[in-house]
Amino acid sequence: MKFVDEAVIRVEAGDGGSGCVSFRREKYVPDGGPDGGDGGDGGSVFLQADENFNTLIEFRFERFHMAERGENGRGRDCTGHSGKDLILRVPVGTRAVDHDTEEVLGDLTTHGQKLLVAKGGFHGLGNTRFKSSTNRAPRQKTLGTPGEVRSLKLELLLLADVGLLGMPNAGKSTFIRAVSRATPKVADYPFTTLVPNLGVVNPRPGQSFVIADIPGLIEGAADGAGLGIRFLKHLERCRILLHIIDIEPIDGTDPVESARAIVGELEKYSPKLAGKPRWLVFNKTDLLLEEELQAKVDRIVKEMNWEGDVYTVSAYNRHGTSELALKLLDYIASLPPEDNKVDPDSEVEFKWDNYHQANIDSLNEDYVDEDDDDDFDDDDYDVEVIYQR
Ligand SMILES: Nc1nc2c(ncn2[C@@H]2O[C@H](COP(=O)(O)OP(=O)(O)OP(=O)(O)O)[C@@H](O)[C@H]2O)c(=O)[nH]1
Ligand SMILES: [Mg+2]
Repeated sequence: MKFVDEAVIRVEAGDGGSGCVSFRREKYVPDGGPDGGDGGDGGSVFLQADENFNTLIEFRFERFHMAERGENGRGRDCTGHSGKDLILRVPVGTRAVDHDTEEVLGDLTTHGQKLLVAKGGFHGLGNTRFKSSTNRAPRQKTLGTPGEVRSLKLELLLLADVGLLGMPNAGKSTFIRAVSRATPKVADYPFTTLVPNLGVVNPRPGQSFVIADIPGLIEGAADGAGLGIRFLKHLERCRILLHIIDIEPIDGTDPVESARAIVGELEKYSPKLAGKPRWLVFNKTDLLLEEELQAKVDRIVKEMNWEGDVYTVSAYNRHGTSELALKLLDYIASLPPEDNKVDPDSEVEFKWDNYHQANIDSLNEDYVDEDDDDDFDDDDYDVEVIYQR
């Protein structure tokens, strides 16, 4: 199936149902009081993470998602039904962003996690609510408030522990083939990999981690060169990055230059990502003699002013790869457990939260300031009046 990691959809919560103006009409009951019921609340739209999904492709085909509106109130004190909520199932790892304001509404990182993305409208009040000792036949009601409408960008960020980074042709896909059972395409031309691949690495029985292979980066990627840097977002949740460097590029380019270019692009994309733990991995060591190899590695490390970990492997011959996988496993195990849970206190502000509140406040004001004149002129009031027989 095609891998789609971005989709823009429109979500519309249901409007609140309006209140009703009605009076009790019954034989032998003269002047029955008001009995108009309230409307029902509009349904909200939620996203829910579901591990049975692994792409956002469905949202490319179906872009409009609407929750049910609340039913209007009815006579005989009948309250309208609330609209049903709409729950959209998305892959684990999905991030919801408001497309217009770029505000991140939340990350769905565990199966079953739910996120409110559009809040349903508040119900209108029926005329029963406006009854008071001085106004016994109120003809007011309020309309339900509109449900929230939002243009929503869904981004799928892969959940992997280790992310591979490097120029096209550096051997990233060969590396993931060597350490896991993933079988991404490998070829001797740049941009063989067009979508991210995940592999599960099992260096010791019962212990594993996930590794992500993304398309190669080139200089200027931040400005759109090659496949751009949009795949870097998949590395945001990795705990460590492996920068794979081709030690003997076939086109004769200097590995130092290309390694610097990659770091430059990484920094341009996000300083946070650039600050993640990163190890250098020199690949294709089989192309050099042992003495040559050490001298070349030393020179590159020195020219890059690199002080972190350095490894040498031959992904093709699987030399050094399982040792590196073990090191990665131990490193990941030594890190404190990651808190992926969304902080419940960091509540997302909904655009129309204030709107809903303002409406409720104004209702209360109306209620208190109610004029006690029974036979008022309808036109004086900014409310819709329905006469029911
Ligand atoms: N000699 C040698 N060749 C290798 C080694 N690892 C990868 N290659 C070759 O390098 C070429 C590119 O390998 P890929 O794994 O496709 O490289 P990639 O980094 O995934 O490239 P993109 O997907 O284009 O970004 C292929 O022809 C591989 O056979 C190695 O350790 N030694
Ligand atoms: Mg590849």
